[in-house]
Amino acid sequence: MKDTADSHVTEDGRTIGGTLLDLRGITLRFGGVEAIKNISFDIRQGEIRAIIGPNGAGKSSMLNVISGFYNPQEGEVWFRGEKRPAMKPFQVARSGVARTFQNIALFDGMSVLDNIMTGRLNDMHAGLVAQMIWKGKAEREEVENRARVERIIDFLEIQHIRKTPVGRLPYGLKKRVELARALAAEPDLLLLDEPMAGMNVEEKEDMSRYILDVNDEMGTTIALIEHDMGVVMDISDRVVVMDYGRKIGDGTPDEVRNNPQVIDAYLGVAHD
Ligand SMILES: Nc1ncnc2c1ncn2[C@@H]1O[C@H](COP(=O)(O)OP(=O)(O)OP(=O)(O)O)[C@@H](O)[C@H]1O
Repeated sequence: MKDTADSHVTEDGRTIGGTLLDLRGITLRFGGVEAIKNISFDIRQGEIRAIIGPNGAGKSSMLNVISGFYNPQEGEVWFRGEKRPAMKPFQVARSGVARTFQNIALFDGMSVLDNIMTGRLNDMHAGLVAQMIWKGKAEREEVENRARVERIIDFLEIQHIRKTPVGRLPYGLKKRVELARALAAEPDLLLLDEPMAGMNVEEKEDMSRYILDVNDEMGTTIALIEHDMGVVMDISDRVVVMDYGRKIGDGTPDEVRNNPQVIDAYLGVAHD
């Protein structure tokens, strides 16, 4: 595909399209605390977009605004070219946005397979009554759901643990199962809250590869919060930098790396 006004091809051959999500002038307050101060940025179709910043900068709050957990007091969220009304998280999920959490949120007593299946719940349309009246539709849905989940299990190479209760898995694998569950919803936009937190070097390398593969092979747009700068700079197309609720940088990894304000925020340089 050629570059057009709205899309371009990256060095590694992926196509980044037009704007998928546009955040305009977002302000979020918790009582007297302004967690997000008038921040605007966009996420383009097909890109990997990182949100970085020191502790308490407002990154998780921003992810929570995107996923509908918080509705901002000011500003607008535009998704697929339309202004999004205030929504509940399940409505945002149905619109094609899935997420993982900073602290793993899986059902420990359930198998890997069953945990991943819970990611499909948003897509089950046959209600209880319909299931009784029209068994065929419910069965077809079940078969499709299983097939989709099996594809994800293959993709993330977790066949060997599909029947294992999640509570028995090591940390790195739990994180991979959480990614699988989010992918089961077939999101257009996938939000990852610190996907490498608490991982060793090898686990981080694995997770980086899976994130890149999901983006490349499934065409999923990804926004992630991550503290490991090496990983962020390696896998992201563009990076937003937050500090004390404000946006202090936005651009390619190289642009952000050389931005004096960003360098100051990370090195803690005092200003007059
Ligand atoms: N539910 C809440 N109620 C009150 N204050 C909150 C709430 N959530 C976040 N905050 C405050 O908003 C600010 C931003 O927090 P947030 O968790 O978004 O930052 P962060 O950049 O994700 O930090 P970290 O990297 O430590 O996770 C902080 O001052 C925090 O104390």
